[in-house]
Amino acid sequence: MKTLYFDEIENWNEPTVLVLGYFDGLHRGHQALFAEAKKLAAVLNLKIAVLTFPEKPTLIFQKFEPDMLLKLTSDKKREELFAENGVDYLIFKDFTSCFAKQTAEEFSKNVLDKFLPKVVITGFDHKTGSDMTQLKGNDQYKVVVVPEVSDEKGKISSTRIRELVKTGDIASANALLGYPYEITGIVVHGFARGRTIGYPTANLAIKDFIHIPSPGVYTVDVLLQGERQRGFASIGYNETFNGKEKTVEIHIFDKDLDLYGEKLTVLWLDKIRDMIKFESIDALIAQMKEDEKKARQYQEK
Ligand SMILES: Cc1cc2nc3c(=O)[nH]c(=O)nc-3n(C[C@H](O)[C@H](O)[C@H](O)COP(=O)(O)O)c2cc1C
Ligand SMILES: Nc1ncnc2c1ncn2[C@@H]1O[C@H](COP(=O)(O)OP(=O)(O)O)[C@@H](O)[C@H]1O
Repeated sequence: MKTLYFDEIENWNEPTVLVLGYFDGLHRGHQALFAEAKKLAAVLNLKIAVLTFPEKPTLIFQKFEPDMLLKLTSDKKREELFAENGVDYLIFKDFTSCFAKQTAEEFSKNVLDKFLPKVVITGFDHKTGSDMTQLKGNDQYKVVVVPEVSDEKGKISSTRIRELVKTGDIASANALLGYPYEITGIVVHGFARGRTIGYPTANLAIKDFIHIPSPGVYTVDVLLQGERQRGFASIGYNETFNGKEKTVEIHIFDKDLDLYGEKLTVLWLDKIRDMIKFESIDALIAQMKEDEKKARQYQEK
């Protein structure tokens, strides 16, 4: 997959299946668009291009709140997911007022035509241009609108997944994503307490603008130097020790490691319980032993 920036592209000479959207999380609903793109690209012998934005378009329409930058994947993971979904060309365009002011027809002429699309694929609720209309086909391209993917609770959407992550229901979020929710961070120093209670924990500094699951104890897998290892994690204020700052900490089972400075990718699998302020450290350790049993037994569905 090649990543390109709209403003730097001069000549384009390959006909494409062009997919439009932001795709936060590239969940199972989004994956249906790419399945359709792959099918058509194979039959018509075309490359798949995606026209997307570095930030969510909502950013330019509302009063700014820092949370508006939070996403369901890091930028890097998002690119990996596009590649896994068969995209040949990932094209980024800054979503600006000027860009948003174009009508669907202007957008088609000024933007879409540039990529020689034979087919343009959008989701069922995609609205184009300042006139917010459903894109229409023309002499150059057909428009394929992919219907909504839903489960027993309704439409699979980034909004639903964000709510699940924010309330800690990671197993349900994963079911809608179609892959485990993932956060990458750098291992930094904490209070050096973990080793004294039998569970050293890698404390993560997270640079990505990503939703952090709600405080609690979770079963996780960790990607470390290419290998996937089981562990458990805590997100919260370590109230037993009167902690003041929220930490994200991971203990990897059956390993004695020196991880400071390493990049750790955590796959969040399931929530075990809420954080508790214990009366004693022994009570915390006893509870962690119970948590460990659950985390070891957990099998991904
Ligand atoms: C699986 C797991 C569960 C935890 N549960 C709690 C908890 O319920 N309450 C609490 O105060 N701290 C909890 N902790 C956090 C410990 O207090 C913390 O890991 C310990 O103080 C080590 O801190 P340090 O990394 O700064 O050395 C948990 C940690 C892990 C790994
Ligand atoms: N199995 C393990 N899982 C996670 N970290 C481990 C493990 N074994 C050793 N470590 C190391 O121990 C460190 C955590 O020890 P800890 O006493 O909790 O101190 P701190 O929280 O101050 O870093 C980790 O950052 C890592 O380098």
